[in-house]
Amino acid sequence: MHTIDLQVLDSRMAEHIPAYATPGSAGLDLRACLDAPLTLQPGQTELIPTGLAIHIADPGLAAMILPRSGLGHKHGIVLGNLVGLIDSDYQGQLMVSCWNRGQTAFTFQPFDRMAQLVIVPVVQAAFRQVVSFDASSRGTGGFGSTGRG
Ligand SMILES: O=c1ccn([C@H]2C[C@H](O)[C@@H](COP(=O)(O)OP(=O)(O)OP(=O)(O)O)O2)c(=O)[nH]1
Ligand SMILES: [Mg+2]
Repeated sequence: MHTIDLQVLDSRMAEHIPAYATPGSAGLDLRACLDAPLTLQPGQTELIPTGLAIHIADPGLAAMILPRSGLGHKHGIVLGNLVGLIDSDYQGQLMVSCWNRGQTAFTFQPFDRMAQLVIVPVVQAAFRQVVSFDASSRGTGGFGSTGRG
């Protein structure tokens, strides 16, 4: 288990510090830090604050914000940026871009869970410029080069 610094930017979130729901959970649910209900009309996207900031600090880690499967599948609530990437040196508020890609309006109540945060390992790489690559079995083939089905 890693320990990551967290700031409560809105005191109402002190009782909603993200925590793993089960011992095997990969995601930590992020809640909407709202003063009032917020309705997303079909097609609407809003940047919703979490009231929290984290500083991951270790460049070998990052966090990803992913949709919750129930919201995405049943209600069409996914992320406006599809996936959010939190850099290890980011110290600002965690924000969640919520997009209603569905056909009906959806209302978030204050402190509803809206997305989930996953801490992931990161490998930083430096590029070494070359004029040709050692041959590989795939070569330049991609985008369906191995066939369908
Ligand atoms: O869903 C998200 C995505 C990003 N961020 C924050 C953390 C991240 O470290 C920072 C920058 O994100 P990103 O690099 O994806 O955005 P950018 O458009 O490239 O902005 P920047 O120029 O600040 O890097 O914004 C969020 O709070 N929520
Ligand atoms: Mg960036």
